Amino acid sequence: IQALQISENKIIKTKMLSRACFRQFSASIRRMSSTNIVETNIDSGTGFATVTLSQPPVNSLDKNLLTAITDRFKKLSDDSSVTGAILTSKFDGKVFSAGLNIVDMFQKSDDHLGEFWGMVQEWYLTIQGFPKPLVSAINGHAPTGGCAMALMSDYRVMVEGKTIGLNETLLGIVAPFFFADLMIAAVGRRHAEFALNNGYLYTSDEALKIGLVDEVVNLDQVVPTALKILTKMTKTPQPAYQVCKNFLRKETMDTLRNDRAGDIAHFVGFVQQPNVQKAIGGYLQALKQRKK
Ligand SMILES: CCCCC/C=C\C/C=C\CC/C=C/CC(=O)SCCNC(=O)CCNC(=O)[C@H](O)C(C)(C)COP(=O)(O)OP(=O)(O)OC[C@H]1O[C@@H](n2cnc3c(N)ncnc32)[C@H](O)[C@@H]1OP(=O)(O)O
Repeated sequence: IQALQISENKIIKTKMLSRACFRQFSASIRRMSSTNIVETNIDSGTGFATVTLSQPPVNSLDKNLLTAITDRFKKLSDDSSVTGAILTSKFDGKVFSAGLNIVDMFQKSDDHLGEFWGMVQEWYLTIQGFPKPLVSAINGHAPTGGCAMALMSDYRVMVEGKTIGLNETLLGIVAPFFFADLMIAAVGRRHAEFALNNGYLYTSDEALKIGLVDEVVNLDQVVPTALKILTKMTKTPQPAYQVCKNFLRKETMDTLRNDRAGDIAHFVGFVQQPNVQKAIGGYLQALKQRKK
C-alpha cells in the first residue's frame, strides 16, 4: 500500500510539473492570430517575433502573401511588447522566397497589374519602414523579390549553398528603383550595377564577399545566429535606433510615397509591352518545364 501511495504521489507530482511547464511555455511563446501563410510567434520573455512565410510551394509573393506580410508587420510595429523580429521561411533548406508571383504579371488587365503593384509598394514601404530591428534568416534561395525582401531587413544571415540576387533582367524585366536602391545601400554602386545589369545570382559565399549578406552558416545555425544578432541589436537604445534607421532609409521611401500613382503607371506601361509579356511568358514556361 505504501509503495502504491508513493508511486501515486510521484504521478501527481509529475502531472503538476508538466502542467507548470506547459503554463510556462505557453506564457513565453505567444502565437499571434496568424494566417496560415504567415505564421508568427512572439517570445514574451524577449519580445522577439518570428515571422515565418509559409505559402507553398515557394513563397512566391502573390496578392494574398503580400497583403498577409504587410498586415503582419504593421501589427508588429504597433505592438509595444514586440522588441524586434526575425523573418524566415517554412521551406528551410529550399526556398526563402521566389520573389514576386510571375503569374500576376502575365496576361493580366491594367487594373489587375495596378492593384498588384500597389500591394508591392505597400509591402516595401511597410517592411523597409519597420521601426524595430529586423533580421532575415535566409534559409533557402532568395531570387529577385525574395532578395529585395531580405535587403529590407537590418541584418542577413544566410544558409550555405543557396543563391540570392536581383536577377530580374534575366526574365526580361527590370528591378524597380526601390529594389535597386536596396542593393546599392548594401553593396555599393559598383557591385549593384554589375548585379542588376547582368541579373547575377550570387551563391551564399559570393554574396558574403560583396556584403549582400552578413553571415553564412549551416542550416541549423541560421535561426539561432539570427536570434543572437537580434539580441545584440535590441540592446541599442531603441529611440536612437529607430530615428537613425528612419533617416537613413527615408529618401528612397519618400520618392516612392510622393508618386505612387506615377510608379504604378510606369510599372503597368512597362509590363504590358508585347516584348516584355513575351519574355515573361517564355520564362514562366521554362520554369514549369525545368522539372520535366
Ligand atoms: C526603364 C524602364 C524601367 C521600368 C521599371 C518599372 C517597373 C518595374 C517592372 C517590373 C518589375 C517587376 C519586378 C519583379 C521582381 C520579381 O520578384 S519577379 C519574380 C521572379 N522570380 C524568379 O525568377 C524565381 C523563379 N523561381 C525559381 O527560380 C525557383 O522556383 C526557385 C525559387 C529557385 C525554387 O526552385 P524549386 O526547384 O524548389 O521549385 P520550382 O522551380 O519547381 O517551383 C515550384 C513551383 O512554383 C512555381 N514558381 C516558382 N517561382 C515562381 C514565381 N516567382 N512566381 C510564380 N510561380 C513560381 C514554379 O513554376 C513551380 O510551379 P509548378 O510547375 O506548377 O509546380
